[in-house]
Amino acid sequence: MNPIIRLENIHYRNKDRMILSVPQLSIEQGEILGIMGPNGAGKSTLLKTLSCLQAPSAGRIFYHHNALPTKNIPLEQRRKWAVVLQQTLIFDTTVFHNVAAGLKIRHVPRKEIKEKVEFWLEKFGIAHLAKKNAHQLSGGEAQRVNLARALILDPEVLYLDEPFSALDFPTKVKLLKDFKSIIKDTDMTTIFVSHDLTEVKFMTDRLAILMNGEIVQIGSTLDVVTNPNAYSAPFMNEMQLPIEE
Ligand SMILES: Nc1ncnc2c1ncn2[C@@H]1O[C@H](COP(=O)(O)OP(=O)(O)OP(=O)(O)O)[C@@H](O)[C@H]1O
Repeated sequence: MNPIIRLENIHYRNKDRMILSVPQLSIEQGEILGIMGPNGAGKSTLLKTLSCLQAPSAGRIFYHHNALPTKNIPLEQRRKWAVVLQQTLIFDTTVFHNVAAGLKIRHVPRKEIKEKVEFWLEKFGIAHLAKKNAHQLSGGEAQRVNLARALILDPEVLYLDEPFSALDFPTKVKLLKDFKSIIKDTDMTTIFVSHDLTEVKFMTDRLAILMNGEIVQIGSTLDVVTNPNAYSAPFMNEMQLPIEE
């Protein structure tokens, strides 16, 4: 086992309320870990803790076996991961320049930026949109730009917080298929918060179920979905219920 990230005795409190309590969590290099749970279970808090966007009240985070400082994470460290949220963060410029943004900040030479942007636009099937203003894109196209902008930075870890939830079903299916093959090609460690069981079954190797800030079950996605334990079963059953008229 070679964890890229390990949480040890992580707690996040707000006033007297315990929002997250994770005694131990290891994430293996190259795995795609899903995080599911009811509204308010602490999924986004866990993602923000893992990606160091939010400091825990207590506990330690190890990255490649090195303990990270809980505050003021060095820039070169933060640049090793990328975060993609449900809301697309699109700048009022062309698709090309949106995807190039992170490389420009890193002062990558222009020729290399051009090559990389063209490569990633092609990968995400949006090369034909390169010159279009990104504010004129559909939701699915904008999310492709968002993902391309994250992946072009070649992060070691990719954090996704419901990036597909605003998309209609056919758009989502197409993007999920493209995205999964891209992720598998790159062997990027990916942490994926989602409300959609179909999406999680398709995308993830391992699944953690979070309830009231605690991981109540974690295991291979197939195992958790087919053999939920006593804590996660009510939630999993609701997820699989057909919606009746
Ligand atoms: N900074 C904060 N201050 C106060 N309460 C917070 C803070 N961050 C999160 N919470 C609370 O902690 C709980 C967990 O929130 P979080 O957003 O992590 O849940 P979630 O599982 O991602 O929810 P959802 O599925 O609705 O997005 C919620 O009750 C939320 O209101």
